[in-house]
Amino acid sequence: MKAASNILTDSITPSDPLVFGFWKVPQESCQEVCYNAIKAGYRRLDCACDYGNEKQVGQGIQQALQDGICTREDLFVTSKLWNTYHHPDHVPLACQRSLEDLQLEYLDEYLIHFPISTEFVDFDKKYPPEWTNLDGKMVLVPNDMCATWKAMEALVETGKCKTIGVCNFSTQLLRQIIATANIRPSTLQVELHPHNAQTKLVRFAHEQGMNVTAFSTFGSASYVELDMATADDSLMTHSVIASIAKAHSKTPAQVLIRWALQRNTFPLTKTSNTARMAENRNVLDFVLTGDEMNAIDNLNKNHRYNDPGVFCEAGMGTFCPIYE
Ligand SMILES: NC(=O)C1=CN([C@@H]2O[C@H](COP(=O)(O)OP(=O)(O)OC[C@H]3O[C@@H](n4cnc5c(N)ncnc54)[C@H](OP(=O)(O)O)[C@@H]3O)[C@@H](O)[C@H]2O)C=CC1
Ligand SMILES: O=C1CO[C@H](CO)[C@@H](O)[C@@H]1O
Repeated sequence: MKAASNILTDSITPSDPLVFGFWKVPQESCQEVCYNAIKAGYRRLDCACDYGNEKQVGQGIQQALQDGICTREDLFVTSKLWNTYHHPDHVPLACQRSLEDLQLEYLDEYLIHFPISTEFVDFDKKYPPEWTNLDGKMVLVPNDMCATWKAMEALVETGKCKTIGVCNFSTQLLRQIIATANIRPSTLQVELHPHNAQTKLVRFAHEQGMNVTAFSTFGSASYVELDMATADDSLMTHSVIASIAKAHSKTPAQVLIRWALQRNTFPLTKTSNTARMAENRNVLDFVLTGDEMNAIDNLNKNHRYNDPGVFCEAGMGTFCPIYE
């Protein structure tokens, strides 16, 4: 079995492991947020057609390239295949749409966004896609995920994507893909924070040689604004995190990012605030001790805020206010 690489010590490209995400970044400010994130030093950009702002991310990237802040090759741009496009015929169309919106020739990474296949909705009728069809209903369709994966592999073969991977997959689903893959998933992106540590899943992915990207690194923070969590759940004010932060003269946000790094995962964070972009990047000059890592590990309660079951049952159209 291939040993997991260590992102803190191994040479990775880009060498910076911090990922900037665009979910819930409003279209109006997204170009500027993207530009500021690149200017702040982020080279890994996490996008998705479902976020409804890939055109604006593309404009931000172009602005940064034109200003000479970085080159295209310095960037690692991720996009994601939405649930409505899992049929093998639709995979290249969805990828092409993201490429055009982002003004890119290729993606560094293309991920299956959820292992949930829903009824196809024509690009011309509703774009960006949502969880629901044109009638506002969530219609699940039978799908062979291995066939979807074959279509993902073709994107690598035609040069549209450098690497392919998955989000929100369980160990079992990963095993199914890996069993038939010609090109194995390079990345698993899942919800990871001290309240949802998913240690076995992370270990399995690492054992399989996959990179693991941690989304919602700050736990409930992103879900409070959607009324899906209360301030009581906050890791940002938790006494354990606060006291470790104080000991290192760091902020709780920096401790949470550092915990993710020391678990050998790529921390994915979002902020629209330029000062916080700098704060969230200032995490490479301190190390959490073994005892501190253990104390944070002990906060796990297997609480997943981004639980598809919740919104599938509720028939929710989308979590994302920018579509409303
Ligand atoms: N593959 C998938 O299914 C999913 C992927 N993702 C990806 O992960 C990214 C990040 O996840 P997300 O859930 O947004 O969560 P984060 O854990 O990054 O939390 C974002 C929230 O934290 C706030 N915040 C950011 N920095 C700080 C700071 N230093 N101090 C205090 N508050 C701060 C932000 O507010 P403000 O902007 O006001 O600073 C925002 O409310 C997404 O943008 C997306 O790219 C997310 C969910 C699912
Ligand atoms: O990535 C995302 C964040 O979570 C949301 C709810 O699951 C998704 O809709 C969105 O695409």
